[in-house]
Amino acid sequence: MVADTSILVLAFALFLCLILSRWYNERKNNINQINRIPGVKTYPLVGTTYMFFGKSRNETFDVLLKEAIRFPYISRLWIGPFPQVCIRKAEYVEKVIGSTKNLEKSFGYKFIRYWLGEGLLISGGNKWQKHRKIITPTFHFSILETFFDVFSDKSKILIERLDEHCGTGEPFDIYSYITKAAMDIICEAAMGVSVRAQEKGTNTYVDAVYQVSQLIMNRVVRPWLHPNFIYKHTKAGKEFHECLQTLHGYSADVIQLRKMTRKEKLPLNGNGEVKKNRLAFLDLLLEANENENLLTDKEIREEVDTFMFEGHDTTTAGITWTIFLLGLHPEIQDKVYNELDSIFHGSDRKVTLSDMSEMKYLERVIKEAMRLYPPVPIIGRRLSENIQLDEYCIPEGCMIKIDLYNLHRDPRFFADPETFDPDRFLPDSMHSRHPFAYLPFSAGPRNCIGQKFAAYEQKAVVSTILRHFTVRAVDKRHDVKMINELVLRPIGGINVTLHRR
Ligand code: HEM
Repeated sequence: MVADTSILVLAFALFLCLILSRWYNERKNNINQINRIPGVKTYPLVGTTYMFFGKSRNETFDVLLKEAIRFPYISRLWIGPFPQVCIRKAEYVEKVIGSTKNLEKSFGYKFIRYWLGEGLLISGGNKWQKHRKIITPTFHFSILETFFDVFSDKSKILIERLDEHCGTGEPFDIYSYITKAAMDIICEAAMGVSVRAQEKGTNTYVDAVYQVSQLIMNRVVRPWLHPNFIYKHTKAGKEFHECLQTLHGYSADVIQLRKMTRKEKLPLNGNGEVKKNRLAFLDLLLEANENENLLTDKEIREEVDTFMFEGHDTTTAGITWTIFLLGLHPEIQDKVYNELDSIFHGSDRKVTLSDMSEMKYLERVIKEAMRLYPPVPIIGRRLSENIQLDEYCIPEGCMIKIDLYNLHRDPRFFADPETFDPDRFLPDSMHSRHPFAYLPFSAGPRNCIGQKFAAYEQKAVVSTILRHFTVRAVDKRHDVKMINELVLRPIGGINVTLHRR
């Protein structure tokens, strides 16, 4: 009996040794593969995250810029024991996101999950597929068309707010004004709820978004803050928890408000039935919950959190960086104004869907602004299989950081990359470019679901501002410090002066 047990224990120990040695060899092999990729010196426990220690928010972004200069196209980082391969070359990016593989998000998104849950941005596998299928129709062309009144009405309020600064010669930060307009737009268009952010002073939701994004980015590069049982006892962890309560409380209120007013507000057709093609995004989610039980209450909250954040913070950045560049380039601003004048002939009428295709030059301007300042500067994936990027074999399971900011500065595709030149997006120039050289909305199956909405909103808001004001930027490009806290934002905002047309 004793002999039998000993044999069993011995067999189990041998089996364990075998598993461990296989795991060890595989890990060693993977580490060797990763370490063949150029990168800064690695130290035990912290990996390469020491680069970020003691750095201020904008210095953190500078670290990434310096890394890209030192190691163009590809480099490796170690976030503690976890390797991360950073790519900035169109051909490499195509290999990672150009197929239906590698659909899972990377490790860093884990910390966003506490805020956005298993919403579309974060989730993976069957859940992501199912939700993407349910949500895609809400961004159908016919629905987008119905949002133009919202774009116009909220832009009109924005103009009234901006008018207070007009002609004073006093610079002011336009970023906060655009943020509130973008909040009003996403809440009204997608959620069917009027939050009147522009009519109120501070917005607790917006403040909490900034704070939570900063806390998440800080946590990602500090491996000792990764375990929850440590983080929740820290000052940052407590602040994070408070922010989550504000953010989740706000989205719960939005859902509640829409539930209450939904029945009265839905437009009816001649027979008194609800017109399907006028449903807001949130209505569709609520329908999926009520009628077919396709989504739970929690899933709806997570999608509302996701779309409120993705739907306002990104477009705010896109619009404000565009205004900044136009404010620095009066000659380009004049060209945009002339185009707008040829469409609107000086009238104050609302912007419509058919105007969009007329704003060809403005479209190029916005595209070029998103090239230089991509609102989402970095995205991440987890590899579902080994891939070969030139001489480097990157093992399955590795995290890939796709650096859109530097991808957009590849001189092979964008000569003199720092120059602001909207004509890079003339059809001829675009056709001859690598399809993965410019990806502000990412690409492949997990591309931005709201990109058409965003493109229209940006054109609608920027055109309305320029129809009313001449904009001058106060600071030069090198004076404006950037932070990458999920979205690429200017520290201290964008200071401008306005003059009435
Ligand atoms: C200029 C504005 C915008 C930019 C530059 C932008 C950019 C992006 C990028 C780069 C991604 C991929 C993220 C990743 O892989 O981690 C993404 C995904 C996403 N975006 Fe946008 N976005 C913008 C506006 C919007 C708007 C207005 C909405 C909603 C109304 C939206 C909703 C989403 C969602 C839900 C995803 C996740 C899609 C999925 O994984 O299936 N975005 N966006």
